[in-house]
Parts: sequence; C-alpha cells; structure tokens
Amino acid sequence: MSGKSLLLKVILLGDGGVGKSSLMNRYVTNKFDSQAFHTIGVEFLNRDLEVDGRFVTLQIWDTAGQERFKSLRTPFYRGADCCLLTFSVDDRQSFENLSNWQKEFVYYADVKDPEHFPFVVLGNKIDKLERQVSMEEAQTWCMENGNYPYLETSAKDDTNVAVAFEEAVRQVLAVEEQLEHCMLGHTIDLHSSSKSGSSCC
Ligand SMILES: Nc1nc2c(ncn2[C@@H]2O[C@H](COP(=O)(O)OP(=O)(O)OP(=O)(O)O)[C@@H](O)[C@H]2O)c(=O)[nH]1
Ligand SMILES: [Mg+2]
Repeated sequence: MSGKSLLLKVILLGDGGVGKSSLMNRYVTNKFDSQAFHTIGVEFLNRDLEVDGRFVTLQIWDTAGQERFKSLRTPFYRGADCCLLTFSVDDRQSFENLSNWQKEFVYYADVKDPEHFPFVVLGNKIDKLERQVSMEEAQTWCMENGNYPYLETSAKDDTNVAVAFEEAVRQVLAVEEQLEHCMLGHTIDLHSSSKSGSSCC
C-alpha cells in the first residue's frame, strides 16, 4: 500500500497573530511576510511529501484565529485528520487558550474518540528574544493533556517548519496503522475458535 498517495487534511488552529498563515506559507511557498494580514475565514494550500516511504498530499487548512471569525472557520473542522494547536512563545495568553482551541475543534469536528485523535502542538516565533512561555512548561502541558508531540518553530527563520508538518503526517499514519492492526485482529478473531484475538480497539 506504500505506492498509493494519501490525501491528508491538517488544520491549523490558534489565536489570531500566532503565525498560522506564516507557517503554512513558509512550508508551501517558502516565503515569509513580516506584515501579514489577519486571515478571514479559512484558506488552504496543498503540498506533496514523502514520510517514512509513504507518499502523501498534505492539504493544510489555515483558519482565522480572531474570535469574530469563529462562525466562518468552524464549519471547516470536519474531516480533519490532524489538528495543529498553535501558540506563540512570546504571547502567554495564546498558550493559555490552547485548551479552548482543543475543545472547539473536538466539538465542531465531531471527534468521536478525542483521546486518540492526533493533535500536535506548535510553539511558534522562537526567534523572538522575549519569551513568555518556556519549552518545559509547554512540554508539560502537552504531556498532561494527551501526550501530544510538541515542536518549537519559527516561520520567520524557517526553524522546524517542515519537521512540524512531517510530525503531523507521522501522527496520522500511526493512528491509521493502529486501526489496521485492530481490524486485522478482528478478522483473525472471526475465524478463530479461541478468544485470543487482538483487543487493542
Ligand atoms: N518574529 C516572528 N514573527 C512571526 C512569525 N510567524 C509569524 N510572525 C508574524 O506575526 C504576525 C502574525 O502572523 P500570521 O501568520 O498572520 O498569524 P495568524 O496566526 O495567521 O493570525 P490570524 O490569521 O489572525 O489567525 C505577522 O506579522 C507575521 O509576520 C515568526 O516565526 N517569528
Ligand atoms: Mg492567518
């Protein structure tokens, strides 16, 4: 199955101004705009990549973080394979709002099994000297809220941007593999007289 290209939808959520559009644009067009405008509603861009031998078309959905655009962004959460919860390391409030973003996503995307949904947390703008959130604090939040991967990025300097999107793909593939494994377990179970089939689901 490694020959087929997989279409994955990943969605960037987080407060207005944390750098979601800048991360997407850096990754897809390798450009950075220091005077970027706030996003209104949603925008998306595609990029093809290969991760661990799998060919993937990543459809990156960039949403408007400002509260007044809530009704324009939430209809687009459904069908997302991965959610990138983004904050800015120089903006404490954007870090404290991560839980709200997570809840908003789970609700509007109608995620059936939130505990196993692949979230990845990004602390952006690490090029800035005046930090308000330490790496340790962000890592602790990730551990306590679902053991999510945490990556520190800079869209400006192109630090860890590709790594972040690749990690999103890895998280989705890992969940997919687990599901395949479970389904295989059930198949074996149906034809087996013993009750020793897989019970991972
Ligand atoms: N220093 C620095 N500035 C950044 C970085 N990423 C984004 N910015 C700047 O931060 C501002 C906001 O960036 P955006 O990408 O528009 O933020 P956003 O999260 O898309 O904001 P909304 O569309 O309102 O939700 C812009 O002026 C960017 O140039 C970064 O890594 N480092
Ligand atoms: Mg934006």
